[in-house]
Amino acid sequence: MEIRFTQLQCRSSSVMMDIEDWLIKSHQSWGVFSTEGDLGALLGKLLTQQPPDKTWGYSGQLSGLEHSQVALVSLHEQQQLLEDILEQDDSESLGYIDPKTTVYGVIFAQCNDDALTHRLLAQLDLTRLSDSQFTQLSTGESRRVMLARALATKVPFLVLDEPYAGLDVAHRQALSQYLQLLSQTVQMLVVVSREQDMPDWIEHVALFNHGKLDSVMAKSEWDNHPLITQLTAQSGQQSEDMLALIRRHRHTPTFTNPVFQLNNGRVAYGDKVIFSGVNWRINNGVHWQVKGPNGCGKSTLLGLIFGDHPQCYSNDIDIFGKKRGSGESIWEIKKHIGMVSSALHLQYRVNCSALDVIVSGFYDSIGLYQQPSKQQVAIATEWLAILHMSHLSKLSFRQLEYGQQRLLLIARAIVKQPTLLILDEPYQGLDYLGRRLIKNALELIAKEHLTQLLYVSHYQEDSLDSIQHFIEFVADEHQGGYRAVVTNA
Ligand SMILES: Nc1ncnc2c1ncn2[C@@H]1O[C@H](COP(=O)(O)OP(=O)(O)OP(=O)(O)O)[C@@H](O)[C@H]1O
Repeated sequence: MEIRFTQLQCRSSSVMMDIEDWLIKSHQSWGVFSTEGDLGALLGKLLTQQPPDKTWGYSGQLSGLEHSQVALVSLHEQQQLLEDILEQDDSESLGYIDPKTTVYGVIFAQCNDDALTHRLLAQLDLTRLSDSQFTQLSTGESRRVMLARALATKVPFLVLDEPYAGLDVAHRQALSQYLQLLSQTVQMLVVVSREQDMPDWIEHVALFNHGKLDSVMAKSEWDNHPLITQLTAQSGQQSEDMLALIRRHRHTPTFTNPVFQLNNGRVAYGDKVIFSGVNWRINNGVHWQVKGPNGCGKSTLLGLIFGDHPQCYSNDIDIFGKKRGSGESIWEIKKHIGMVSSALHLQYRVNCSALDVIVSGFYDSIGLYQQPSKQQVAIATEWLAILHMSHLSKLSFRQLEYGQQRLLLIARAIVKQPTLLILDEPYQGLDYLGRRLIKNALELIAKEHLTQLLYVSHYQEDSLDSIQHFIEFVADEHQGGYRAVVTNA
C-alpha cells in the first residue's frame, strides 16, 4: 500500500497531529517516534477508522489508503477489548467459561481458521495460555494476544502502537525478531516512545515533535539524532516543580516496622501455582523494586498488599501494624496506599473530568462522589498545571488518550501523599517527555523519602538510583510456579 499524507491536520479532543508531506511507499515499513502527544492513537484512528466521528477529524489529503486493509495494535484497543468482554461476559454468573473469551477464542474470532490460530499461539508464546480467560491475563500476556489477534486478520498493513509496552526482556527480543521476519510480507508502522524500542531492522524513521512531523530520515541518521539530548533537559524543571508541590503539602504518617510482611506467601488458581514460599518484609522508608518475567506474579503480589486480591485472606499478611483478616477494613489500608497499575486503569471506567480524577485520589474512589475541599481542588489544579494538562481540566476522562489518562492516574496516586506508593509499570502509554518527567519526579520523591516506593518496570533504563532493594521471581523447578529471591544492591 502506498500512502501519501499532504497538508494533513488531524485532531482528537485532546491531541493534534500535523503532517505537511509524508510518503509511505508500498512495501516500506516505518518507525515513528513522537516526543509528546499520543501520536500512535491518532495515526491508528486515521488509518483504521472511516469516516471520522465526533471524537476526531482531519483536514487535508490522504491518498492510497484502504482502511479495511489496516489493523491496529494499541493499549487503547486492548483496554477497549477488555471492557467489551467484561461488559458482555456473563460466563462467571452462568458458571462456565465462554469459549469466545478465551485466548484461543479471541484470536479465532478474527480469522475462523483453527490452523492459523494455533500457529499464532505458538509464534507468540501463548500456547500454554490458549484456554485462559483473556480478562485474567497479565499485562505482557494480553499484549501478545493483541498482536496475534491483529495478525489473524491477515491484512497487509499493521499499525503497532508501542508493541513492546509491558513485555519482559526475553519477549521483547523475541518480538523484535518476529517482526523483522514479518516485515518481509506485511507493511508496518511501529510507533515507539523509547529510543531503544526503535527496531534495528527498520529502514525509515518519521520523527514527530510536539505533534508535528519534524523530519523523515534513514534509520542510521536517527541513531545519532540530537533531538533526544535537547529534550532531556526540558523535563528536569517540570519534575522539580512536582517535587516542590509534594514538599509543600507533606503529611505522610509513619508506622512501626514492618510496614508489610508476607510469610510463606502462596497464590494458586486451581492446580496452577503462580508463586509459593514467598517471604517478604518491608520496613519503614525502604524502597523496593519487584522483578521477574511476564506472568510470574508481580501484580498479584502487589495486589496482596493493596488488599484487592481474593487470596489476601488465605495468606499470612501483616500490614500497617495489623494482621489481615483481624477485622480491619479495606479502606483503612487503602487510605495509606497510592496505586497505579493496568488493572486500576481498566477499573477506572467512569466519566468524571480530568480534574476530578486527581481529586478522587484523596478519597481512594473510582470517580468522585463527595464534595472536595477548596484546598483539595487547588492542589489537584496545581498538579494539572505541572502535567501541562490545565486546558483539559473539564474534559471527561474517557475522552482523553490512554497516555493522558495514565498521567492523571499517576497524579491521583500521589496527590494524597500515601505512605506506600505502588507503581506497577507506571509508564505504560506515556510519551517520551511524560515518562522522563515521571521518572525524574519519582527519583526525587524516593531520594527525599516523601513516600515509600514499590516499583515494577521491565526496562533497565527505568531503574531508580534510590531503589537498592529487590524482590525477584525466579522459576521454581521443584514446586512449579515461581519463588522469590530478595537482594540488596
Ligand atoms: N483468575 C485467574 N485464573 C488463572 N490464572 C490467573 C488468574 N488471574 C491471573 N492469572 C495468571 O496469574 C499469572 C500472574 O499474573 P500477574 O499479573 O501477577 O503477572 P505479572 O508478573 O504482573 O506479569 P506482567 O509482567 O505481564 O505484568 C498470569 O500468568 C495470569 O495469567
